[in-house]
Amino acid sequence: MDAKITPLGTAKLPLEPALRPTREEAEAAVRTLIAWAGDDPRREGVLETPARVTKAYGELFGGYTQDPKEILSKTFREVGGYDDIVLVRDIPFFSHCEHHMVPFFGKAHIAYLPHDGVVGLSKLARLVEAFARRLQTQETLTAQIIDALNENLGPRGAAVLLEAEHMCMTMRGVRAHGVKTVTHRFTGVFAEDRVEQDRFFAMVGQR
Ligand SMILES: Nc1nc2c(ncn2[C@@H]2O[C@H](COP(=O)(O)OP(=O)(O)OP(=O)(O)O)[C@@H](O)[C@H]2O)c(=O)[nH]1
Ligand SMILES: [Zn+2]
Repeated sequence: MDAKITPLGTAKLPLEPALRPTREEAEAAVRTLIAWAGDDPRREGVLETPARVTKAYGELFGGYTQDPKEILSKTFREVGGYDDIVLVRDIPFFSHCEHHMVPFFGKAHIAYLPHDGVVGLSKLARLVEAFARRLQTQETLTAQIIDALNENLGPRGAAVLLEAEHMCMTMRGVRAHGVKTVTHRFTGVFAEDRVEQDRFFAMVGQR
């Protein structure tokens, strides 16, 4: 597989079907990793594990096939003239760091100032899922969420704050237990106006 994938570099995602391994190849790779870990892939307890892992990957990395544009396509204008901050906070997310393929997870807080209609609240959680269920860095995830909001809703301003625990830092490596990483990005009015930023932080409950 490596020979097929490596030259691509910055391939457009999701990877085109012709370049993806077959399920059998993916299962063989899991057997290799089981043996690499020191266990015996022929052992009864792990015999079905390669099939389970490839199936689980479909779910854990299902974000590659989700289209942010489609998620944010439906907006509502009848909101009684409401044009102040819409904040959806404490959206739980689970992702995998692209360096170690180990989970990082936490909460996302998303706010925007509507310009021409609002989006269904659940769609903001779906947007987070679409990008979280990929190989990620927390910074990229933060940037992708706010870029999608701006591209598809054209709000007067947007704010995204993510707080997460990275298992690659707690379970292994530096083993810094309890460490949280916080990333945020502001655009539009939130980037220009400290008062709006402070309102966002206050509503999110960040000190
Ligand atoms: N900026 C950023 N770094 C991340 C993220 N997830 C994991 N990392 C870091 O990616 C880095 C990879 O560092 P390397 O030195 O290449 O790999 P490593 O030897 O496994 O690093 P250690 O984790 O320090 O053992 C580590 O410092 C991780 O903490 C993330 O979302 N954003
Ligand atoms: Zn990592």
